[in-house]
Amino acid sequence: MNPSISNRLQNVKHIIIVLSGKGGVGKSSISVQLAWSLYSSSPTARVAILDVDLTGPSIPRMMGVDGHAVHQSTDGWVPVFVDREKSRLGCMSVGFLLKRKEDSVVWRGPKKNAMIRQFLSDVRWGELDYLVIDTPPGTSDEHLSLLEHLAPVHERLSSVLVTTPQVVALTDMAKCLSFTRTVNLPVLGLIENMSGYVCPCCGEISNIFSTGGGEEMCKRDNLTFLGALPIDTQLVELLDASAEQATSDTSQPDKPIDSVSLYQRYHATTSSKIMQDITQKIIQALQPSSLTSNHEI
Ligand SMILES: Nc1ncnc2c1ncn2[C@@H]1O[C@H](COP(=O)(O)OP(=O)(O)OP(=O)(O)O)[C@@H](O)[C@H]1O
Repeated sequence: MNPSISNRLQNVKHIIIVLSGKGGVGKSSISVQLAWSLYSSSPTARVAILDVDLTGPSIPRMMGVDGHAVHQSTDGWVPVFVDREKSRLGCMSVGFLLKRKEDSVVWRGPKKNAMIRQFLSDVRWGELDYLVIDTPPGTSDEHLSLLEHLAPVHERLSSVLVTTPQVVALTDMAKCLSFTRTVNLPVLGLIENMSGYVCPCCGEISNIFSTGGGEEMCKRDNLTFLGALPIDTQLVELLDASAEQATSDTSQPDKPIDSVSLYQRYHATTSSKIMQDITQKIIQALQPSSLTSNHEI
C-alpha cells in the first residue's frame, strides 16, 4: 500500500500554495522564482516545486527540465532535481509524464483528483523546508482536491496570491481571496506582478500602465503586500531560453540540460533582487509567531 499523504509529507516544514484569480498573470513564473529564491535563501535550504496546473504545465519548461523523465524507485516517484547537487531543488509536474510535450491533458475532475492525490502520496518528497505548489488560475476542482488531500497537514499550509494591477485581475483576485477565507487557508500576502517596466538599457523601472492596485487591495482587505515585480524582458528571455534549451536537449538526450546556469542567470536580473525581498517577507511570515489565518490578520 502507498504511504499516506501525511506520512509522505511528514518532513515537509512549509507548503506554500500559489494562487491567482486570473490566468496569465505570472503565477507559474512567480512560483519558479519563489522556489529559486527560497533555495538560495540558505546554503542548506531544501525546496521542491509541484505543478498541479494539469492542463497547462509550464514549470518543467521554465526550470529548464522540459522533456526529462520522472524515475520510479522502490519507494515511489523521484522528483526531477534541478540543482548542482541534485538533491536540494526538486520539481514534479504532469509535464514529465506526458509522452510528447505537445500532448494535452483532457481529463475530467475524478482523474485530475486522482493525479493530485498521487503527486502527494506517491512522490518521495523527503525532507523539505518548502514545498511550493503552482495551481491553475481561479478556484477550480484542482484547488478543492488539493486542499482536501492536504487537510491532514493543514497546519503547515499557507498561500501567496498573485495579481496584475489591472482592475479585471483585481476583481478576480477578490474572488480568490474570498475562497481562501472560505476554506480557512492562511494568506502570507499578495504579489503584484507586471507592475511597471524595467528598461532593458538602464534597468530603471517606469510605470507604463496603472500600478499599485494590488497594494490598495491589501490595505482595504487587511492583507500583507509582499511587493511588486515589474515587466522584465530579461526574465522573459531567460524563461524562453530555457524552453529553447530544453527543446534542443531533448533531441540530444546525452547532453544534460544546464538548469543550474539558468538559475545563475536569473540571479543577475532585476526581478531576482525584488524577489529576494519578497522571499524574506515570506520566510518571516512563516515564523510560528507570525502565521495566523487571514481571518485573524
Ligand atoms: N514580470 C514579468 N515580466 C515579463 N513577463 C512576465 C512576467 N511575469 C510573467 N511573465 C510572462 O507572462 C507569461 C505568463 O506567465 P505565467 O505562465 O507565469 O502566468 P500564469 O498566471 O501561470 O498563467 P496560467 O494561469 O495561464 O498558467 C509568460 O510568458 C511569462 O514569461
